Amino acid sequence: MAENVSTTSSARRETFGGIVFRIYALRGWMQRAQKRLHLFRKNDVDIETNFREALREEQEDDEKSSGFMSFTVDEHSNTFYLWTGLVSLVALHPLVFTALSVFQDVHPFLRNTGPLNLLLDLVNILDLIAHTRIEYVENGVAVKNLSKLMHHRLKSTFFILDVIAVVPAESLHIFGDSFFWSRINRLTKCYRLFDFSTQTDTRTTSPHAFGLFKLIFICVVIFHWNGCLYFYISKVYNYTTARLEHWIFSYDKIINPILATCVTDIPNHRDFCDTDDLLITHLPENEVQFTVTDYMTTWENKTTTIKFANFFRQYALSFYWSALTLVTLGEQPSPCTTFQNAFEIGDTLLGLVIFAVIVGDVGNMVVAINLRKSEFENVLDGCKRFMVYRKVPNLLRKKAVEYFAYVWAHGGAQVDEEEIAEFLPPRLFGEIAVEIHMDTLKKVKLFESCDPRLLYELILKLQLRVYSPMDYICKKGDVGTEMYIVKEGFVEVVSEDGQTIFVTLPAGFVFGELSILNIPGNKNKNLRTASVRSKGYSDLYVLDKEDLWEALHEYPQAKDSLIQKGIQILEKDKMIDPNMVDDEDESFNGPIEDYMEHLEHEILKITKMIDQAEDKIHKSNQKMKTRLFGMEMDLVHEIKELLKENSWKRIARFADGVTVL
Ligand SMILES: Nc1ncnc2c1ncn2[C@@H]1O[C@@H]2COP(=O)(O)O[C@H]2[C@H]1O
Repeated sequence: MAENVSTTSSARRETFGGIVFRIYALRGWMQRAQKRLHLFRKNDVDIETNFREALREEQEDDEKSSGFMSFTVDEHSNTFYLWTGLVSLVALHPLVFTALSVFQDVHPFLRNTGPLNLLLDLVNILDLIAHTRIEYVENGVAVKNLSKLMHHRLKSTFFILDVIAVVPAESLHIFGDSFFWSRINRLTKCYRLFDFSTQTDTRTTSPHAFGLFKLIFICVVIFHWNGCLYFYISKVYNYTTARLEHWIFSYDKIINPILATCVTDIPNHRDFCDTDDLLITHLPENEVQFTVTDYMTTWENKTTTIKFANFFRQYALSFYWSALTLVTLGEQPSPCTTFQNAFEIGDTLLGLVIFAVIVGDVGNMVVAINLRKSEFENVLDGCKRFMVYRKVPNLLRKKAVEYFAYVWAHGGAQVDEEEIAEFLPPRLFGEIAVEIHMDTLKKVKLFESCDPRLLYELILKLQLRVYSPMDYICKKGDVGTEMYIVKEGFVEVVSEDGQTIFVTLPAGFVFGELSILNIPGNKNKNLRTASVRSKGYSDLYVLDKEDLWEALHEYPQAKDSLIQKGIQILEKDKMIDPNMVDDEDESFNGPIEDYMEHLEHEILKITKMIDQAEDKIHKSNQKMKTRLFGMEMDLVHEIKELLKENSWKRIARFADGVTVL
């Protein structure tokens, strides 16, 4: 209950929605209170059990609410989009017919289609209900709780518009029989047309065409209402007595077409059809009456009139007047009263704004449609000028121009992928990239059993490159720095002179991997084993060696499996030498940080070895010194002995021996 009270207080806004919400919340609270009272009044007075039962009932209520009536609506779903389209059509009805009701001749039609109005009202009611179930996002999470959804809607201004639109004004006879006043409230539903437009804008693949359609639609609606208003004013000024030169509507301004029923061009009687009114206007005044009478007699019973309904003539002229006035293009009869003058001024001002908007909008659209194309053409022009300036041979110039044409035709230049990647959050862009490239990557044999996460990492690093016919992608003996996946087209693996084609690789195949995988025993080490060229135009995904190794660093198992596959390919071509010793330093791949770490490790190893060597030298020095000292001591002892004996001959022999030593 406390929760309900707090939500009620939050809804305490002096809006219509606030009041309705309070009634709704109070009703819910009353129902729950009644349920509890009922339980307490039962024979069993075990309060705890009653509470448990009450709680269980509430839970059951929640469970019940997972039934049909508990539906919620996802605003972005296709179903809701279609529903919005239907409601928009319904909203068009008052938009067209309330204004049209100023024409008397439309009234019988409006009366006859009365039952249709009930159907339209039903759609509006359903839309009102559906909107109380629209999911919304709160703190990043979609809210589906029914009472929250209801509360959310009640707080919205659009709820008031929905309610106004379903007020049955004609049934309440508030405005008598007037169609205009009894259905004008339905116009509040026009906001759904904007909803539909916004949703279509995000869905359509031709936003410019849709933008143009929207602009035309808005103009037509404004012309329609302005035309109807013009006719209403004409009614006030009694258009039945109006003449051609009057500002208001008159039938003289839109006469029914009169057609000749006889052959009008008789060769022997050329003057027969010469009824040019210019001739009459240039005649002297005294001859006009005579000439007119003459023509009338000539044409009597020789014409037929196509009759248009009065409503059609009234509406057509009013709409025409409205369009001409609003776009300030028409030469209209001058207004003759102050009110007509004021209306015309207002219309002209409105027309100026509309005209400015149309010109601006259409201009923007044309610029937007051609923006990419003109940017692309600028680059192409620049390239052509550059080639002329650098005196590039004609054949090469032709090739470059053809490349541009191919890239444009394939849509490659029509979108800036880097710009999109910068704009989108990395994860979302990653998901899109996975969606686009995963199929191609899955087809690649080399990655067949790879960890999907590794594929994901690789996809983010792929770059698309287009090659022209007979362009070399890599040459035999080059140092390999990247590998390629054929996305579209064919590539040929050829001999060094390009004369022998070893194999032609179609879409989904990988090449250039052997020289970047650092396969142990690879006779070619990191050099390309063959030349590869594009057969026609081909689109290739390029994966940089460093990027591949950076990704493989995290997936050692995938790395081993890739190397094993590489070994198998090389073994087939007898390009593996098992006795070959790899230069470890050269084979190091991966990011520079890892390489630094590796170097540090190596330095430590070397320092340790030097320390050990120093230690050894020191120890052997010690040994040597000890031995020398021992020998010296032996020598001194022997000399002493000899001196004692005074045997000079032996001393002399001993000295000779020491010298020899
Ligand atoms: N016989 C072959 N069959 C298929 N592809 C080959 C053949 N020989 C070389 N290649 C590919 O051509 C590429 C040339 O560069 P790499 O040596 O890096 O990797 C090589 C292989 O991907």
